[in-house]
Amino acid sequence: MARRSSRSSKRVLAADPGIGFSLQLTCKEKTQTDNGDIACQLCKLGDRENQLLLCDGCDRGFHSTCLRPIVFRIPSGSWLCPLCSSSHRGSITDFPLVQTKIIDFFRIQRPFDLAEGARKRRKTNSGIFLKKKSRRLLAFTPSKDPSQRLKQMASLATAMTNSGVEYSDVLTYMPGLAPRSANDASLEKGGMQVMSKEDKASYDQCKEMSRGGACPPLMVTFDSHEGFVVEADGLIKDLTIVAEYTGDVDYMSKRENDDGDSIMGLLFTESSSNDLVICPDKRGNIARFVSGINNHTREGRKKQNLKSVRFNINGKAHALLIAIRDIHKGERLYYDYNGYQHDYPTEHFV
Ligand SMILES: C[S@@+](CC[C@H](N)C(=O)[O-])C[C@H]1O[C@@H](n2cnc3c(N)ncnc32)[C@H](O)[C@@H]1O
Repeated sequence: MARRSSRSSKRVLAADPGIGFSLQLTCKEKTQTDNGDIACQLCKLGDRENQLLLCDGCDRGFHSTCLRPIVFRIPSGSWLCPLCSSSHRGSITDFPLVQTKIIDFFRIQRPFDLAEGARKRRKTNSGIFLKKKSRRLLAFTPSKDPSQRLKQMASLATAMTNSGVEYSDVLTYMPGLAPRSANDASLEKGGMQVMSKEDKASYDQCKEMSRGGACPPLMVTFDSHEGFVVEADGLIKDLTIVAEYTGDVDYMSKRENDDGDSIMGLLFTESSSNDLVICPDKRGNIARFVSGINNHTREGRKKQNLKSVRFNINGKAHALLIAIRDIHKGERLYYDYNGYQHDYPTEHFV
């Protein structure tokens, strides 16, 4: 169990302390206050004791909110500060921009033919004009330039390999975790919205494109405050399905003390022992890198351009990230991590 300063008592929530740390930490001396208490190595202050994490390697102190990315939950194992952890010594390793390696990483079987997809889309979308007001969901539109798509996929592969996450664009049911049968959307308290036939066609189209390597127009970059972040690399129209939130499905009750800062609610039932979550720490896709808004401030709330929405698709619960307005090239993607519950601490989010 990672330790906090013995003067602290409150639990801090969430995060991966080590990924791609980018602060310049050169002072190796342990920082202390005038009365000998351990102070934060970064801001040099000994205040906010409940946030002061102690490194298991060197015993130095760090405020969880001074670290970049911010650490929201005390890791359950030992915790090493950026000076002691290997992620500080080696910076982020770029995934090679090599087609064959990218095809292997994303397990692309039959490359999706964009021209063919567009022809198909025109046919299946023949009713879109009439249904314009029904607010149906749109499949994402991949960038036309194959070399740009390759760069987008390499950027995601960089984030995934540096975070130790294997690519998966579907919900995974692993032995020892919740079985597939536990994901029964009809158990949702109050009922879960059933995806319409038209929206399902858009959803299926997204899945087919992803299987063929025609990814959404997104680029993953590293930000010193937020860690890996996702940015639009082309126009994303309002109501576009940007990504499905994927990862291992597990019972929420088994994950209450999990260190993961990316756990997403999937099913909320009458009996909390049947509630499910998606855990993208081992397997997942681009959705797990999308930033959250600070929902304590007006400025933070204004950043939201996606919404996470759960649907009953063929009897199973799924969580999708959907554009809630047009998103322009270069804009960072944000949604409210507290969409369903209100226990994700975002007051320190930028
Ligand atoms: C779901 S993960 C997002 C991916 C994460 N940035 C990464 O590198 O793995 C949530 C974590 O990202 C960081 N994060 C997300 N949104 C943020 C924001 N608006 N400000 C600061 N940190 C943020 C926090 O460290 C948070 O615990």
